[in-house]
Amino acid sequence: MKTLVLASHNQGKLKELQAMLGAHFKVRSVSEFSQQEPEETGLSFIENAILKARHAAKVSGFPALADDSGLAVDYLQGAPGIRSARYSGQNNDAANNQQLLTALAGVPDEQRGAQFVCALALVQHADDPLPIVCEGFWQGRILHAPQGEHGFGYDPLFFVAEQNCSSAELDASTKNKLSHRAQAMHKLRQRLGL
Ligand SMILES: O=P(O)(O)OP(=O)(O)OP(=O)(O)OC[C@H]1O[C@@H](n2cnc3c(O)ncnc32)[C@H](O)[C@@H]1O
Ligand SMILES: [Mg+2]
Repeated sequence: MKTLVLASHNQGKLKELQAMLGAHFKVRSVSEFSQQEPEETGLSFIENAILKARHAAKVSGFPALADDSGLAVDYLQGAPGIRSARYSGQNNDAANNQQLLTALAGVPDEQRGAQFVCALALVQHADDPLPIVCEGFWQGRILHAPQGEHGFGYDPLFFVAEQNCSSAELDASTKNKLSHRAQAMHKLRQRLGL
């Protein structure tokens, strides 16, 4: 089985990616090779995913897959977007969720539309001139208070209409069929013929 390094330090994400890829690759985390995280200096999810993937391939010597993702809220013109992980100024889920609730205080449901966005980038080596990039999107709306204990990040505030609950109330296997990450992964598997 081919080794694939996952270029993420986020445990929630790593768990989901592992569940989606474990059947196809021997999956290892970049933290086995380096604790140093590259600066996410790109202007887009795609650029950030590529730079994380290149960094992981460089420190590991293996092909690497990165996920750059985030939450784009309509009322906030797409914020927090590529800054989702540090929206509150700290890399802390509870603080980020609180920051989002404050930004949307008094905003009615019909203006609380949002989408999760995911860009996956796969490189064969650090200088790969042709990274494979796949995107996925998940539509929802921002709740007025957190609900649910599963998942990570903004899941407790992300209401999924089809399921009539927040994404933190979905079990892992259901989230992994519906999410932005699942949809990007579906495209990646097609590109790879898996
Ligand atoms: O860069 P890596 O090391 O992968 O980990 P990270 O947490 O910094 O990841 P990102 O830079 O891609 O930032 C994405 C943020 O968007 C949020 N996010 C992404 N996917 C999510 C999901 O499935 N559920 C809830 N929140 C999510 C979450 O707050 C993440 O920290
Ligand atoms: Mg990050």
